[in-house]
Amino acid sequence: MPIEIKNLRYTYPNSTFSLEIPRETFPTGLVCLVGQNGSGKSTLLKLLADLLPADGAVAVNGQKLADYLADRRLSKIAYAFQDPNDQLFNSTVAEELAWSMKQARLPAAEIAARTDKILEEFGLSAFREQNPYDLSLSSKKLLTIASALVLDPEICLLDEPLMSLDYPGRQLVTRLIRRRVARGKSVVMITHDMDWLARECRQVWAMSRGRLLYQGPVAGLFADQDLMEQLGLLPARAWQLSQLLGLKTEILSPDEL
Ligand SMILES: Nc1ncnc2c1ncn2[C@@H]1O[C@H](COP(=O)(O)OP(=O)(O)OP(=O)(O)O)[C@@H](O)[C@H]1O
Repeated sequence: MPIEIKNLRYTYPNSTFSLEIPRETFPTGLVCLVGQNGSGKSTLLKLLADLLPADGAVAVNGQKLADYLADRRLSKIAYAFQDPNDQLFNSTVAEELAWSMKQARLPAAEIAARTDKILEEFGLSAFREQNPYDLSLSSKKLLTIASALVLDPEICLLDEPLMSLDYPGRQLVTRLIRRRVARGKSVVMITHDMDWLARECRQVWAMSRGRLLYQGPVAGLFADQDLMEQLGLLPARAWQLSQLLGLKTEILSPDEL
């Protein structure tokens, strides 16, 4: 589902940072946001989720964001915070998952069934009655993502969903993102992991100092050395290796070497 941005501007109170994006459209599917710390990625994601009061407009599927969200908001756009402690607020893991379903007024039996299913899928069943704050950071992180996905929203905004996860956790989240994209849903996510980006993502948006400097294929970004330097990014390791070996084709992942 395309997200259109028009004259989006935001400045934090008492801060010199400002975000400014004149006119852009996020394509449907998976889009990754990359850039150095402090470049404005989380701010943009929060603006897309209507969590900050912006000047300008965000439209989804041709509808103003506020109008689009007015009806059953949580089933349309979901957001998972970078820091789970900013998101989790219920007294048990099961209640945390049920919260958005209750807001969406799902029947109790369906809430119970979906809670069981998603706890199982995320390997969190054993923590069902625990306080989310007592979980490890990786389990908290998985819980924030599970909570964002539980209503199967059209658009999922994920702030560094791979952060703090071990290999199986990363595999799980990667599989879920792939599955959502294959079903025609949109995912906008932030990542610092260039290997993951190169392997999994076709469309990347790169930010610096609150401005968008690149939107397009990952190979196009990696190939622009001046821009990569300006953005403070290193290409994926497979790409670097292929450059060292003098290979002519664009290599994005180890499988292609
Ligand atoms: N609540 C706030 N009040 C004031 N300034 C803020 C606030 N939140 C973020 N900033 C500032 O806005 C700028 C952009 O921050 P943002 O978190 O969007 O960057 P980011 O690209 O997501 O960084 P990271 O990769 O470290 O998560 C930074 O300079 C940050 O210090």
